Amino acid sequence: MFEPQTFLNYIGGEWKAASSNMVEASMNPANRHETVGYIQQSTLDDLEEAVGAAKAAKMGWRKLSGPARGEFLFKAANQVEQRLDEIAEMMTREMGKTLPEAKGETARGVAILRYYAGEGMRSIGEVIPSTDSAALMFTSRAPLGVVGVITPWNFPVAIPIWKMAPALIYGNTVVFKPAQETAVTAALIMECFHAAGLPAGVINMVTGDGGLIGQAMADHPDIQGITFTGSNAVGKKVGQSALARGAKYQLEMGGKNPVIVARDADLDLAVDATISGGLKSTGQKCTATSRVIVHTEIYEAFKTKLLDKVQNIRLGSGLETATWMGPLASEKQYRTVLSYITNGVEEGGTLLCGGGKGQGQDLEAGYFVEPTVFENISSSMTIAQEEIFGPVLALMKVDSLEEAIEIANDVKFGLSASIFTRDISTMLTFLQDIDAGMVRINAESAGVELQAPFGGVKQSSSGSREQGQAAIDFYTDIKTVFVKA
Ligand SMILES: NC(=O)C1=CN([C@@H]2O[C@H](COP(=O)(O)OP(=O)(O)OC[C@H]3O[C@@H](n4cnc5c(N)ncnc54)[C@H](OP(=O)(O)O)[C@@H]3O)[C@@H](O)[C@H]2O)C=CC1
Ligand SMILES: O=C(O)CCC(=O)C(=O)O
Repeated sequence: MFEPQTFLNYIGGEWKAASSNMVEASMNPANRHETVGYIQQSTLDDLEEAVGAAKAAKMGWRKLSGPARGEFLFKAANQVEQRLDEIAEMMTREMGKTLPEAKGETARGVAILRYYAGEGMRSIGEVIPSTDSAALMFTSRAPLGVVGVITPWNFPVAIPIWKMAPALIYGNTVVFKPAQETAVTAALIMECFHAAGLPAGVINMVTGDGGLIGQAMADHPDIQGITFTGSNAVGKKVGQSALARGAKYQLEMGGKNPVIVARDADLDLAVDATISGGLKSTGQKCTATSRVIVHTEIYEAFKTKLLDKVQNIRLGSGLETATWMGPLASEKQYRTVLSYITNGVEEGGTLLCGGGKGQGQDLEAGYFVEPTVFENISSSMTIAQEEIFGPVLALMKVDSLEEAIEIANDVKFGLSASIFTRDISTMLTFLQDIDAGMVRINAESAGVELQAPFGGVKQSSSGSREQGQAAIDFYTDIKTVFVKA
């Protein structure tokens, strides 16, 4: 029998109840009657305390050497690795993705921590020849100070870690506000940082309402940088608030990612990648495939193969081994996705499969939506334009590569895009003409590698990149140094 526990805020190296004395239940989206844990409903006083602790710890942390900071991250990685099964199971219970996906994500968290631990030993600047031959000119990097980390629920381990690990290694202290939907999983990650022995105040977590705590972080004069992943509506507000007070900000937001299936594509490969990219994590990835743009000549063959597989997808609790696709993460997400499906039908799309609530007794208590495929979708329709964040694929038929790219680019987003083709000139045209930060050839639109830059163009991102060595650009400022004896 699963016993829900109460999780506290983490401030100044201590576990603390919110000053409101109020907690919120975090629910299992596969069974809305099951409480996963209780998390704090923090107030602005709690945030103030956390920012104060991060500010007080700033100078001591910054003065440690990079390798010394790296040691703490290696220890945190070991902690997460030791508790991998427990953390992954909690993630599945709290957010709904299947256990293998949750384990993969937690393992990714371990690898990200180790990658950035190693960054503590790598170069942070370059020597530049001065016009004065007696001088030494070089660049160095300085941390921003206190960094605010605001994260969503869809990757409750990987996203917080890929923001906090580079923030820490480059010498910043952190105030972290996870999404309420997955704050229990976030608390387990904080336990790992605590066990790694980071100095008090270097990392802090405050859970609570995004409109209150998240917004106050964006507005806070003692937070020098804000990194955010989530919706465009909130991201814009966070960016505007940070800009208004001269703080640095980094926003990773939505996607409306296309896969183009060219007439010479390996159809089996393209079908598997469309399903994996579009429906894994129940379509709740910013990199998820949403529009499937298929050449007329192979359209029917592709459609038949796709439907054959999608119709056999097994829904259920992510904790069960037979399950391929879990529930949506929350009631809000469930209602949003069902309303997009209704809208797709109303605007003239044809439902090829799915479109409804998950059927069956074991699905009744959860936020299950059937894997859904539409056809007869034109680019102006709402479901071809807006991020659905659910298990919905829209098939679109085209007569040429040029038309496919035009449709692919005809959205406000530009995160990830993929093409299936064997032809090198088709690949090159796609590479050059597609508006996307992540361009993938013969590979699904989702999936990122932690050592490579990640981010989008247009309204998918604020322009900066996360992960890999690109992270240093956000988490530090360049200092250009000129020395003359
Ligand atoms: N790019 C991506 O990876 C993601 C995209 N999305 C998109 O956003 C849609 C809605 O999801 P939702 O969870 O509501 O996303 P939000 O953008 O509301 O949430 C993301 C994070 O921001 C916090 N937040 C909410 N309001 C504010 C605010 N005013 N200032 C600062 N922080 C705030 C949230 O807190 P809390 O929720 O705890 O109150 C959460 O921690 C999805 O359907 C999807 O389209 C969502 C998640 C991830
Ligand atoms: O595709 C991935 O693995 C990462 C996706 C992501 O960053 C997101 O959905 O927020």
